[in-house]
Amino acid sequence: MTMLTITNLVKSFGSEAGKRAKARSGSSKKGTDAGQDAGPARVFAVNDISLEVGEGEMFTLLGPSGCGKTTTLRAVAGLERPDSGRIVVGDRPLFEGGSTRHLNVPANQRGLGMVFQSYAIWPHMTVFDNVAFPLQVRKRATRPGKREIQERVAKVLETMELGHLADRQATKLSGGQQQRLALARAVVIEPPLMLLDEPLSNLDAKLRESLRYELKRLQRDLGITSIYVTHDQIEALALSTTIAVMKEGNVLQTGRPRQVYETPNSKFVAEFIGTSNFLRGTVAGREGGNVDVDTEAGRVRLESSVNIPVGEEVIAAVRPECLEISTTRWGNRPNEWAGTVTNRAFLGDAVDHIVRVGQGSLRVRGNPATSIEPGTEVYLATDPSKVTLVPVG
Ligand SMILES: Nc1ncnc2c1ncn2[C@@H]1O[C@H](COP(=O)(O)OP(=O)(O)OP(=O)(O)O)[C@@H](O)[C@H]1O
Repeated sequence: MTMLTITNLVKSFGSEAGKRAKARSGSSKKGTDAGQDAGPARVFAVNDISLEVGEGEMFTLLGPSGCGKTTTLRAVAGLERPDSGRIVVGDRPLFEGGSTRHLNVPANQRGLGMVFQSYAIWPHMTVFDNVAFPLQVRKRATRPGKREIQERVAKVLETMELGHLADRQATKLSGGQQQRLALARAVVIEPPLMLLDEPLSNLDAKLRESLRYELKRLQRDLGITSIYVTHDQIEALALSTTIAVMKEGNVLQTGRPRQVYETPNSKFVAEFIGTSNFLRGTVAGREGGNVDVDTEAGRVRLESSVNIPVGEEVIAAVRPECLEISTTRWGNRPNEWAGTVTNRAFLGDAVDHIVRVGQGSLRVRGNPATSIEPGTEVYLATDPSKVTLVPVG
């Protein structure tokens, strides 16, 4: 079942009015869009996007600063009024805009769970009261009884491993515990959809990593459909069931993490989602499901079902960890190139070698047990299935 449907969503800001609004609200948005500072032109923060999120998914909006992730999320939350489009949660329309119809359910009636970067817990309350509060303030008709509130809060605190801290003042928690408290408060209302805007970005790297896994476990155990906003590729790859990569208000590609990582549909996606080697070249021929591309590093064979004519300019992309390095020849690999190590870097759990091959330079990431002196003649190899054809442009 589809839990969230966004159709042709558009949200623009008038630059002057927008800047005043942002200044008033003290927003920390960076405003990287040059258009925003260039006079009265409108900034299309979200430019006609359509998305479908299935029930139980952890759906991530990933992209660089200013690409429209937060605006999309805020539009779903009801905190931003779109210019046009449609937002439906389950079978309940929350926003319908355009010239003919109009519907805009206020944020406090959308019943969605929200967790933002600043965890915004209530400092004067205990841990227990922070979580109980969203239930206690419900209208009488939908407010659970005292005993039920007690039970629900206790259960959620247990899930978040905060049960033993129920009576503690919220401010006397560590950063990670406060973030878990913010999550508990969002989860307790059992929302159909949870909106998470960079909820881990204020935490140090170690804590972020452990909470990332906790969040994934929690999301899976509770089965809450979540929309997660981040600019951190690793976080997106580690957490998501589906990733939508955004650029300048548009969604460029949507897919499973592995799919987006291994078969990016553009140079932007490939570069943004991880380090890659890009070999520009021209199609030299095709044979069955393979395409041969002549690049600055020599001939590269890749698997592709795309029917690209001979002579067409393309990019062959290969991830550093998909290249093998050796001081001896294999002799039987479809992609095998001789080169020279020009540089190497120890990364703790891996070693990167930069290898000059023909006129090109390739980054190879491997096991730290293999560390080869710069200046050494080496061989690189990879399978055609590990090389991706990326359109030029
Ligand atoms: N209230 C506003 N007034 C004017 N422009 C805005 C406003 N909010 C956002 N913008 C602009 O809209 C664009 C998209 O912003 P948005 O905050 O959605 O991006 P983002 O991808 O979430 O970025 P970040 O990762 O930095 O939070 C940017 O150019 C931003 O400056």
